[in-house]
Amino acid sequence: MTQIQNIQQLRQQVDYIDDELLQLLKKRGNIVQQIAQIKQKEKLPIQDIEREQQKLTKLVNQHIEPYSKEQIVSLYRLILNQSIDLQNSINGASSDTNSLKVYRTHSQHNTKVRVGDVVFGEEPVYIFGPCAVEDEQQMDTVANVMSQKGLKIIRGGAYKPRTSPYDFQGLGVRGLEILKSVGEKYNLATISEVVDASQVEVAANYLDMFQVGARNMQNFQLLKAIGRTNKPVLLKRGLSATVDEFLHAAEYILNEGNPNVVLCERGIRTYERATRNTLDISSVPIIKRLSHLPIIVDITHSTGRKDIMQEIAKASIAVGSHGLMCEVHPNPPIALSDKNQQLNIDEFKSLYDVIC
Ligand SMILES: O=C(O)C(=O)C[C@]1(C(=O)O)C=C[C@@H](O)C=C1
Repeated sequence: MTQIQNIQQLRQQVDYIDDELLQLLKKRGNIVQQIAQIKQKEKLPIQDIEREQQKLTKLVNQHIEPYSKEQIVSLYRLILNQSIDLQNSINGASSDTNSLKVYRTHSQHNTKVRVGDVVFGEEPVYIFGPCAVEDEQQMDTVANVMSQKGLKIIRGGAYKPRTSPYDFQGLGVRGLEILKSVGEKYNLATISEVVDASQVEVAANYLDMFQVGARNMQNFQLLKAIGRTNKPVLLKRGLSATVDEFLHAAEYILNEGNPNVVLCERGIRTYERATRNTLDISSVPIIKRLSHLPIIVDITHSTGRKDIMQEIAKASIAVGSHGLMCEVHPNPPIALSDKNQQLNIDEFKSLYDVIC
């Protein structure tokens, strides 16, 4: 027999074994699915780390030559991971990153999120309002001009995550009360940031939409708490978050059952100091390709500069943003936060006339 014939014979043996392995894997998969059904009924978690460790320890203690222990562990890790994906898929959950609920592959339709009279995901939605709620007069002035322009949603921070603990931290529930009352007076939906899971229940009574700020994009307890409500949420991209991390943060909310998520690109931290952050304008079309969720751009925080806001606003809409967020204050020089970047009323009006 020639060496080539020898290889052919050996390959026949390998093929035979592969067929057997495949049949055994199929059998294993069927049993694992039965386990998944019981776990679903009993509300048990799919992954059982203890069982996996026991199994791997037992396997590597067997006579496994010519394979090394490491090779067997990585082979079985693959089998166990596939097993978990299989169990997740029959239980409607997902650990496979190709089938995240935020992805287009999961939903054929573009998500639309209604908040009061506006719908994110259709015509651009414009969210204006001060950085922080400071008092009734300040909010009334801004809400009044906004409603004269026909706007339908106002922002205002009641809980302010500030870099320094000595800076204004927001009015808390009092701020939410003021926001709600101007919203009712001028028929504006309200959006404000929550910074901790414990605030969600109370804040829900005052707000039409939650905001999760950049610093809290990976506050997973907060994301889960909001996910357990049905209230719309604006999720801002973290200061140094990749697009993938941003979408995974949104997945936390969707995974708890709340589909009403709007994403917000607000610039990322780079070496560039000419702007407060670097607006990652490319993330808008990229995210629109990857995800069915609406996405808007925060033109205030991404630039931190009033002089380029009109151009940035136009550019954002041009790349397909579903809306803009921008801060307005009746008297920015005396604002308790973000005094350099909030528009005054005249600046707001000229921006509005250019973009809306
Ligand atoms: O034994 C279980 O509980 C299973 O779900 C099966 C299985 C496996 O494939 O062996 C899968 C996932 C678990 O993390 C542990 C083991």
